[in-house]
Amino acid sequence: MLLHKTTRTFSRLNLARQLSTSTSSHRPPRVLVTGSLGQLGSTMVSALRSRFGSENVIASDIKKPTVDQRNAGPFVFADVLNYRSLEQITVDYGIDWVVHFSAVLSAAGERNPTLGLSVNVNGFQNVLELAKNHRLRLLSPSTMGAFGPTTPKDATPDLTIMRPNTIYGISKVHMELMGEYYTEKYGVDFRSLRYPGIISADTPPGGGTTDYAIDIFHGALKHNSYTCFLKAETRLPMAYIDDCIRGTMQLLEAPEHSLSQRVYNVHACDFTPAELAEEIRHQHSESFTINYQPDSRQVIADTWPRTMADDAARSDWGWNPVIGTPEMTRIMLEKLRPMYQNTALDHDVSAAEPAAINTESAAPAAAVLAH
Ligand SMILES: NC(=O)C1=CN([C@@H]2O[C@H](COP(=O)(O)OP(=O)(O)OC[C@H]3O[C@@H](n4cnc5c(N)ncnc54)[C@H](O)[C@@H]3O)[C@@H](O)[C@H]2O)C=CC1
Ligand SMILES: CC(=O)[C@H](N)C(=O)O
Repeated sequence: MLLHKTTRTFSRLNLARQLSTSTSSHRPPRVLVTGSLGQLGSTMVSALRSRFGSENVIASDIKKPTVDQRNAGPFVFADVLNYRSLEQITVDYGIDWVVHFSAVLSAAGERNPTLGLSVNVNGFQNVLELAKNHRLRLLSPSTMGAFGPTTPKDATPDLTIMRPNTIYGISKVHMELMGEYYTEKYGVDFRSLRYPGIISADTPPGGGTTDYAIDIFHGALKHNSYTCFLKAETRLPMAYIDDCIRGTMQLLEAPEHSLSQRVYNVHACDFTPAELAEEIRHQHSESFTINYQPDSRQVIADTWPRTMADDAARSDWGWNPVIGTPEMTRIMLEKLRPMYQNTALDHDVSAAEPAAINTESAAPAAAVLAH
């Protein structure tokens, strides 16, 4: 009897979910992207706009967009800590789906735990309530940082020990569990991927432990040398942004019945700083040098997987990354080279100079050059 009642409740939830989060066949979904001016957000907005039309994708952040970003389509100020303003945007624009990219990343979260907790936990809670109250589909990425020091490091499975010891990791495990809870309890169509480190040339990284894998290209092109904040042998899972965004679109659009779980590992390639430096030597300059000055980010990286198993993502909704380390290196060098074309290679770099590239303040300077 109890079983029967439970089954009926879930059937009603499933029906309600399908009716509410699928949009009318006459029009594409209208999507709100939070944190759209971050490293991944602007590329995600472009992909969504190509697919659903510019007017159907509402970009948002608490930062000021560039003129190009503002002219590319609708942009609104949205602080994810303010539920009422999220609700107003949802009503005003008739939002169907939310892609929630606002977050404080691993290294930034350790520097400012209060901010990390607030944005990652309270901000997500607001978006989750929004999805529940307005019947929205919600995609919010998780991270390999949700794993911790006691997690198996190689071919880390989807379901395993998760005892992270960073604010970022703890808040992402909270996000995963709350998303699953709202799916079960309220029929929210919550979807998530545990990204590896994401590499892109178009937008600067936002304060993570994997940022070195972007900074190193700026160092190579500007100084022909780089001082890395991780040790030579630190292997981490990574993906080039095109694979990441294509996969995110695939999960976002996958029919709900194809999802056997709500949170999926995704893995594209993996390398150590020494291996990446070798690839840069091979493709860019044989005299490229790398030095190692591990800092607090090494402690974080040591708790993360070396590789992740992503079989469920591949079989459920077609995760299929195509860009490996050599191809990613080629693309990064090609995209960033024009930025440094007039910079003579400097083989006599003082120790302090390349170290500056490691700070998050160096990346925005590169982005300004890029615009
Ligand atoms: N970039 C990467 O390598 C990885 C990213 N992810 C996840 O992907 C998502 C996007 O990451 P990124 O673009 O790299 O992050 P990011 O740090 O570059 O961008 C985050 C954005 O959130 C915005 N934001 C901060 N506080 C906000 C608030 N109160 N209200 C609204 N917006 C706010 C920031 O202004 C920023 O534009 C995050 O959930 C992150 O955890 C997961 C694994 C790897
Ligand atoms: C892997 C991530 O989540 C991010 N790039 C970070 O290093 O914090």
